Amino acid sequence: MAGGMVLVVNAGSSSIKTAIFDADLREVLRIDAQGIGQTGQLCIGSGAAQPCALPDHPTAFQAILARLHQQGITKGNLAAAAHRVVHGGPDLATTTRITPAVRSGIAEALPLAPLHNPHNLAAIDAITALTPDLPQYAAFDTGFHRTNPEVARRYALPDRAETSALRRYGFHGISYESLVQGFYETTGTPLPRRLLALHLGNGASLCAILDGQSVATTMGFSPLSGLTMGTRAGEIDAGAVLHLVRDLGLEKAEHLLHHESGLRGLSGLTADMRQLAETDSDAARLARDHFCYWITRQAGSMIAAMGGIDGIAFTGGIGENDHEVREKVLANLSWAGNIPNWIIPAAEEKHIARQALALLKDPAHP
Ligand SMILES: Nc1ncnc2c1ncn2[C@@H]1O[C@H](COP(=O)(O)OP(=O)(O)O)[C@@H](O)[C@H]1O
Ligand SMILES: CC(=O)OP(=O)(O)O
Ligand SMILES: [Mg+2]
Repeated sequence: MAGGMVLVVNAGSSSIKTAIFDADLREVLRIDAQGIGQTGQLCIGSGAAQPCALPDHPTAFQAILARLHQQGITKGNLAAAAHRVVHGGPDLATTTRITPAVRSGIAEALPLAPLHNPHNLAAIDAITALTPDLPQYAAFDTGFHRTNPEVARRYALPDRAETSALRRYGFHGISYESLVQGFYETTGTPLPRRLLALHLGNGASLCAILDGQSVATTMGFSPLSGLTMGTRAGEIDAGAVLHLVRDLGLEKAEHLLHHESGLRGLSGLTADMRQLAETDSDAARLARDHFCYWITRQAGSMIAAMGGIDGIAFTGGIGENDHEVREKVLANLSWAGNIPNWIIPAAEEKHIARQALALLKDPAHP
């Protein structure tokens, strides 16, 4: 293996996707851990998924590090590591070198994204322990949504110290930004002026993209809100949350909303959409119907925020692979006319590598 390469780590709620890029942004190796805590699979390069016991993210990351080593990736090959970080709190939104202050900011945002930030931070710390001098960069899922207007970003709360961080940040921004930038290359079509983008994975959201900029998105203060997700409830009345906290206490309420709800809660079976598609039961059907129904309802809100719609782009594990979900959503949105639609493979890792390489070469960046 040559030197000067970038290791990108994208820890999602059910997956850790890692890729190595050379200095010309060519992907030279990919190792993905999928179905963490569920079906557990490791994929190396374009090889078939191999079943692998992956009960949690730390086990999955150690398995990936061991495979990277076997494939000849050592600290001597690497010029940098770069991470997808889901929540940077109120202050961190642009891609940056991870300094002790940036690490603290990511740590402070841990409770805001409990399915993500702990794994993002653990990967940063594991790489620091292995190779303390390697420059590491963080790209944030929130950055792309900073163009949302104030009326979209503000909750209707009083302007006080205790509410100042309570904003609709929005997430999956790295995925949406790379979708916009790579749209023409992927589809051969110019970017539609009013594009509804659907990132449907274990976490799921919609984004209203007007002239290439995010103007509205379904996730808010944390990645818990918006659509029905693998294990997350999505949109829920704050009154119901308060009721749960009063009834169960904070910890159990938090666990219920983040880990036991969504497709898992509705089906009583699994958070894995592929498994649900193969299951013949009323509860599995309800879970899939709920997922599609709420995409449709919230898509109406996104379309209104753009003043209409010229195109639809599907991405993420479900968006790319589940044709029944895509067909149902498109049928439900047929009231808006015959809208062109595309499947665009999520390319978060390449986008992060591009930004990290640019900063690495920038003498003005620390
Ligand atoms: N062929 C498929 N059919 C239906 N669902 C699929 C398929 N392949 C992957 N998925 C679903 O995609 C989801 C994972 O999406 P992904 O974007 O990889 O997750 P994450 O949000 O953790 O990054 C799971 O629900 C998985 O079952
Ligand atoms: C923000 C989020 O929900 O990410 P993921 O889909 O990777 O879980
Ligand atoms: Mg993801």
